[in-house]
Amino acid sequence: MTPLDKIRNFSIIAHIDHGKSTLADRLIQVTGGLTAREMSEQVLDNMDIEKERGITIKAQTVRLSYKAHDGETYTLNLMDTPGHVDFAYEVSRSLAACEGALLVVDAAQGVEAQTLANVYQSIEHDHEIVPVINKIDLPAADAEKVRAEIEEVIGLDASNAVLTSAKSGIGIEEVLEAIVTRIPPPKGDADAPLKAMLVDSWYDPYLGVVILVRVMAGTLKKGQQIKFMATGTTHLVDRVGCFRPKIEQLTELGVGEIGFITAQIKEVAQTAVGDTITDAKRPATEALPGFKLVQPVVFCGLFPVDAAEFEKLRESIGKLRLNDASFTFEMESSAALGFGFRCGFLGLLHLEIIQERLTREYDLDLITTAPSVVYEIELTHGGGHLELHNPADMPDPNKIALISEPWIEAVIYCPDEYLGPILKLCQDRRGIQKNLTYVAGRAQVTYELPLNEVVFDFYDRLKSISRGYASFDYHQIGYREGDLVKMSILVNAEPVDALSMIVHRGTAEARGRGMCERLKDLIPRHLFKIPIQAAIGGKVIARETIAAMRKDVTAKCYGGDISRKKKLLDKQKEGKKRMREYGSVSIPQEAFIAALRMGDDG
Ligand SMILES: Nc1nc2c(ncn2[C@@H]2O[C@H](COP(=O)(O)OP(=O)(O)OP(=O)(O)O)[C@@H](O)[C@H]2O)c(=O)[nH]1
Repeated sequence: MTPLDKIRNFSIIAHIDHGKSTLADRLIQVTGGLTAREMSEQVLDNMDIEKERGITIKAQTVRLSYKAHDGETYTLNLMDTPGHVDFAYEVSRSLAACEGALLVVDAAQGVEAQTLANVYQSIEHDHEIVPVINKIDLPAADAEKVRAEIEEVIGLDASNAVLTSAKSGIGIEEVLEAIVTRIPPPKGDADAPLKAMLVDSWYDPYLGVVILVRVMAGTLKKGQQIKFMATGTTHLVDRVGCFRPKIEQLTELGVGEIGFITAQIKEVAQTAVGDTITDAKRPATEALPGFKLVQPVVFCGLFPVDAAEFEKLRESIGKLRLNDASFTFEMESSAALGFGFRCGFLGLLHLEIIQERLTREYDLDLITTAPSVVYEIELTHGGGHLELHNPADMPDPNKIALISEPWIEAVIYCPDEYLGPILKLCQDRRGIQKNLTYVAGRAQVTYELPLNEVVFDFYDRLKSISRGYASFDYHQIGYREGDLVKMSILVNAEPVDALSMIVHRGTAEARGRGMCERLKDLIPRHLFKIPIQAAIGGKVIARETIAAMRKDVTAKCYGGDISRKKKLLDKQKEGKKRMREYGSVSIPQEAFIAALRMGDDG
C-alpha cells in the first residue's frame, strides 16, 4: 500500500491524433515499465482495430514508479481514456478516478472541439490540468500560438505548459516532474468502509472479467467478499493487481490507488461502469455519485448474407457482447433478410467497430440495415405510448397521434474558411443554430440537430468538407415532436426493408431521390428492366429505372474458349454469394451501405 502523498492519479486528455498514446508509451518507457524492444509496438491501444484506426476504445491504466528530483519515489497511475464522443460516459468515469490530467495539444493543430469537451469535463472534476504542447518537432509547430490559444480558448494558465515531442522523446522528464509537483495526491479515509469505483471492465480469456477500480475509501483485499451497490451482486475477490503495463499481482489496493481485481465473474454485462464496490460485511451506506446506466442510442439490424451463417452470427455477437456490455442485441426476422439481430449501439463509431469486428475477426458477410434512433410514438385513441427501434415496426400512420425524435446539441469547432459549407450541412440536416463565436481565428458553432440526421454520415461529411479540420462533439438534449414518416424503397415493386427509414417529411423527397439514383448505379443490370422507387405509404415520391442488360457476360468469348468461359461463370457465381435476392433482383451487399450514404444531396 502506497502512502497517499506518494500517489498521483492522472489521465491524458487529447484530441484524436494529438499524441496521447505516444506520450503514454514514452512515460512507461522512461520510468522503466518496458524495454525499448517491447516499446516498438504501442502498448496502450491494444486492440487491432484500435491500432488500425489509431483510436483508443477501451480505457486502460498503467502504474509507473518514478523517482522524482526530490529524491522520493512516487506511484503514478496513468489512466488512458477513450477518444471518441460515443464513449463519453467511460471518459467521465476515468476522469472521476483521477486528481489531474495532462492536456495534450498538438503544437501544429492547436485546440480542437474534442479537446475542449474533455477539458471542461476534467475541470468539472476539479482536476489540476497540466498543459502539454506536443509535436514541437514538427516544422509547422507553433508552441507560442498554441500556448496563447490554450489561455484564450480554455482559460487555463499555459505559461508553464510543458513542451514535448513524444515521438522523439523530448520533455518527458519535465512531464513526470510536473505530474509529481503540480497534480495533488488523492484524498480518502483508509479506515472507512470500502468504496471503490468500477472504472472499466473487460473480458480476458485467461482471467475472466477484469475490473479496473479506483479505491476511494477503505482497502480492497484479495479474498474479500465484495458487493456491487448498483447491481446488488456479491463476489469473492480472487485476484488484486496492477498493470506495469505487465500484470503485477498484489495483496491489496489501498485508498487512493488504482488497480484491477478479478472475482470469477463471467460476463462484462454483470459489471456496470460507475458502480460502487463495497465490502459485503461492512458495506458503505452511500454509493459514490455519478452512476448511470449507459443506453444505446443507435439501432440497426445485422443479417447474414448467407442465411446458413445465422448460428455463426449469433455465436459471434454473443462473444463480442462478453466484452462489451454497452451494445445490445435481440433476434429479429424480416421477410426479405431472414433471421438476424436488432442491435443497439452507443453511436455510429461503436456500430462500425462492432460491424467491422464481426466481418473481420469472425469472417461474416453481413447486411446492415439503415441505422435508426429510438422514436417515441403516441398512439391515437388512448392507444398508449411506444418506443420505436425499427422502421419496420412503424404503426399505421393513422394510428399515430404524435412522433417525437431525439435531439442533440452539437459543438463544431473549425478553421474559419470551412465555416460556410459546415453551416450549410447543419442547415440541410434541419439544424438550429444556437451560437457562433470566433476565437483565435477559429469558429465555434453550436447547433441543435435531430440525432436521426446525424447518425449515418454526418461525421464523415463534416470531416470531408473541412478536410479533417473540423471537430465535433455532442450530447443528447431530449425529445421533440417531428413530422416524421416512414420511407420505403421498392426494387422491382418489392419493398427492401433493410433500406426503409424514418425521415422528416420535408427532406423525404430529396432523400428518396438520392437513394434511387444511387441504387440505380449500385444494382447491376439484369435481363429485365428494374424500377426503383421511394414511397411514403402508397405514394411514390421518387423513381429511377435500371435498363435491361443486353449482352450475356460470356458473349465475348465467342463460344470457343471453354475454360475461360467457365472461369467467367465461376467468377459470376462468386459474386453472387455476396448478393441478396429481392424477388428476382440480386442486390450486392455493398449496395446497402453505399446506398445509405447520403452523398452531396444530403
Ligand atoms: N511529429 C510528431 N508526431 C507525433 C508526436 N507524438 C505523436 N505523433 C504522431 O501522431 C500520431 C498520433 O499519435 P497517437 O499517440 O496515436 O495519438 P492519440 O492522441 O493517442 O490518438 P487516439 O488514440 O486516437 O486518441 C501518430 O502517427 C504519432 O506517431 C510528436 O511529438 N511529433
